[in-house]
Amino acid sequence: MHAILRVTCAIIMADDKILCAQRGKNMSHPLQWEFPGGKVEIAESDEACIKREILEELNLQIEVQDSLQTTRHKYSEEKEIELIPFICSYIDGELKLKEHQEVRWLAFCELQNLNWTEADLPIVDELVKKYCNNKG
Ligand SMILES: Nc1nc2c([nH]c(=O)n2[C@@H]2O[C@H](COP(=O)(O)OP(=O)(O)OP(=O)(O)O)[C@@H](O)[C@H]2O)c(=O)[nH]1
Repeated sequence: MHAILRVTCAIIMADDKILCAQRGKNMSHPLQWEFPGGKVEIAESDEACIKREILEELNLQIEVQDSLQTTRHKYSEEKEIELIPFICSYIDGELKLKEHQEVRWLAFCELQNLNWTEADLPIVDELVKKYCNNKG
């Protein structure tokens, strides 16, 4: 038996670009890319969680605009996560990397060029399908 971890993540938009974050060398899934966020704490709402995590990890204040379909991914017998994505806009703050190795601001059509954590792949595909209008 294992508990399913509830994890929020933020698709932070500014000027039609999305903030993509590379996990650190010493984190699980080292050097893979993710939408920043983290585990929901006891008695915390999903929205409060994503705002707290983004302030803690990146020193940014964000506003939640919308939510996307939650995805579930089983990494192993012991680790299964429910990933709750929010579309967010940047409000204020100077970007500071507290945990991540690197961030990149990418257009929707460029998202599939990164090596994403497995749980994020359905979210990336959904974003590209919806918002990348490149025909070529
Ligand atoms: N924040 C975030 N976490 C993700 C994403 N995709 C994904 O698989 N995860 C996983 O969800 C968990 C989020 O935990 P966390 O960010 O609060 O903490 P952590 O990396 O220190 O956790 P861990 O060391 O227990 O794996 C991690 O296991 C992380 O690998 C994502 O897009 N954003």
